Order: sequence, then structure tokens, then C-alpha cells
Amino acid sequence: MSAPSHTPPRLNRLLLTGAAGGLGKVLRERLRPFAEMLRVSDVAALAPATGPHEEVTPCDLADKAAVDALVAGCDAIVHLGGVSVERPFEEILEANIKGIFHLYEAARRHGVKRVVFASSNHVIGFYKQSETIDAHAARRPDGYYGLSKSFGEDVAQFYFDRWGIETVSIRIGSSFPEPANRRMMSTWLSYRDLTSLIEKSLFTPEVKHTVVYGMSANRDVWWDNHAAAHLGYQPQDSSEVFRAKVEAQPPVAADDPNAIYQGGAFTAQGPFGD
Ligand SMILES: NC(=O)C1=CN([C@@H]2O[C@H](COP(=O)(O)OP(=O)(O)OC[C@H]3O[C@@H](n4cnc5c(N)ncnc54)[C@H](O)[C@@H]3O)[C@@H](O)[C@H]2O)C=CC1
Ligand SMILES: O=C(O)[C@H]1OC(=O)[C@H](O)[C@@H](O)[C@@H]1O
Repeated sequence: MSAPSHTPPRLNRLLLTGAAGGLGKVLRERLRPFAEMLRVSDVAALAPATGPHEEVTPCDLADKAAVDALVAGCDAIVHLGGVSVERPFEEILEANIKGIFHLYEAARRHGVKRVVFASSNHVIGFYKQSETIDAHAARRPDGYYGLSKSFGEDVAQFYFDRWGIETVSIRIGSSFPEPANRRMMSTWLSYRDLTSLIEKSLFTPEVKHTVVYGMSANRDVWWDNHAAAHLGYQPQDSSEVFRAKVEAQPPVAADDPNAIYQGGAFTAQGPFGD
């Protein structure tokens, strides 16, 4: 996909964690115009650097010393790395909970001023699809994964209040090439809109700790972004173009979590192994 047609401001060195993942692979390409140097990192295998503008730096987020070295020399971070689905708590603890603590400690030590955190709709997953909530609604995490993202948002708030590090926590809905089911007609976030939201999150002059819902301009939405209006995010895409294809799927039973809760099936996962 092409880069934005305008010329955004440029950072010196931008760190992208989770760069081997689904969104990381997409953003590795699309964040390129935003920095002189893009440092890409993951615990999984990464494609080699595509040119002198990229540094490939493998790292396990659970390793505090390694994360400290990873962050050194960066002026901003887009943090996608971690377990991205519901899993046993011990896995989430290492990658997501320890991981985000290590990341912010390193940001503090190395003077990083701006973080974009890939939070998730699963911090509020137990709200019903019949409800509309904003960023100030009490969190209702729908599992260990959602709890870890909720913790991540608290870490972001703490490091702003205590150390002045600014963060935009993007509660991403469902960012995939297309919405895969009826629920995602409401939660879908196109890659183009995700990129635009990250750009706003990196370059809006003052964000403190802003929480924003990462969704495209879908017809039926459950989230109100007025509290993040200062970002100036204006989604360009809508799930509506996929409606006929999605609605050709068999209907979802009325008692299926996918038809009841904003977090869908995540609300009904686990326990693991006991
Ligand atoms: N794709 C989506 O619709 C949504 C994504 N998100 C969040 O956005 C981020 C990216 O999501 P995806 O690309 O879809 O997930 P993904 O699972 O494809 O990518 C996550 C990456 O993090 C890496 N990772 C896991 N544990 C790690 C560790 N200990 N150290 C270093 N790296 C580690 C994985 O190897 C993987 O490449 C995740 O934080 C996810 O929770 C949130 C809501 C929705
Ligand atoms: O709720 C959703 O659709 C998405 O939310 C997430 O946080 C997950 O990382 C992603 O795998 C799900 O598909």
C-alpha cells in the first residue's frame, strides 16, 4: 500500500514492537515515512532490513535488560508486541504485563516522550452491544488478555502523571483486511485508518494519556470518541462495503456471546487446564 500522500513530520528513530505480527508486518511498511530510522523488533523471526532506514532488533519483552537496550536511542515507540489473544495467565504475564512495565521503564530511563500503545476493545469487552460507551466508562476486561491491556493503560497513565511520558492508548477493535463476522461490522478498523490514527497519535502536539477507540467509520458503532477529539482522527473507511458478504454468513444465535457482548467470544474463553 502507498504511504500517505502528504509529508508527515519525521522522528529520528521510531521503535515498532511486535513487528513480525499481523499488524506489525503492515505497519512496518506504512510507518516508514514517519521516521529517519525505523527500529523493528519481535521475539519471533523478522524479515531482514529492507534498506538503510531500518534496524532489525530481536527482543523478548519479558527480558528487562534487553528491552532497555532496545529502547535506547528511540524518540517514540509504537508498541504492538505481546500476546494478542486469550491465553493462560502465565503467558500473558510475561509478554504483556512484564513487557509493558519493561518498556515504560526503559522509556523513562532513555527519555522517550511518546508511546502509542496497542490496547484493545477487550478492556471493555463485557459491555453489551446494545450499550454505547466513551473512553471514561469503567473498564470491564473480558479475560486475562483484556486485564493485561487494562494494566497497560494504567501504566501509561502512571508514567504520564509521574514522568510526563505521553501515550495514546488505542483500543483497537478488529484490524484485519476485512470484517470476518457480524460483530466485526461494528469493530472493524481498516489498515488505512489504523495508520492514520497512529500518525495522529505520534504527532499531535499534546496528548497526555489519551484513550481512543480504534474503529473505522462503521455504520453501527458502540464507542464514542469525543474524549479523543483533539487527535483529529477522521476515519476514511467503513465496514459497510463488506455488509452483503458478511450477512451471507449463517445467523448468530441470540445467546451466542458474539451477539451479546462487545468483546464477543473472548468473554467466554478459559479456564485453561483446570
Ligand atoms: N489485530 C487486531 O484486531 C487487534 C490487535 N490488538 C493489539 O495489537 C497488537 C498487534 O496485534 P496483531 O498484529 O493482530 O497480533 P499478532 O499476535 O499477530 O502480533 C503480536 C506480535 O507480538 C509478538 N510477541 C509476543 N510475545 C512477545 C514477547 N514476549 N516479546 C516480543 N514480542 C512478542 C509476537 O511474536 C507477534 O509477532 C497486539 O498488541 C494486539 O493485542 C488489539 C486489538 C485488536
Ligand atoms: O476483538 C477482536 O476482534 C480482536 O481483538 C483483539 O484484541 C485481538 O488481538 C484480535 O485477535 C481480535 O480479533
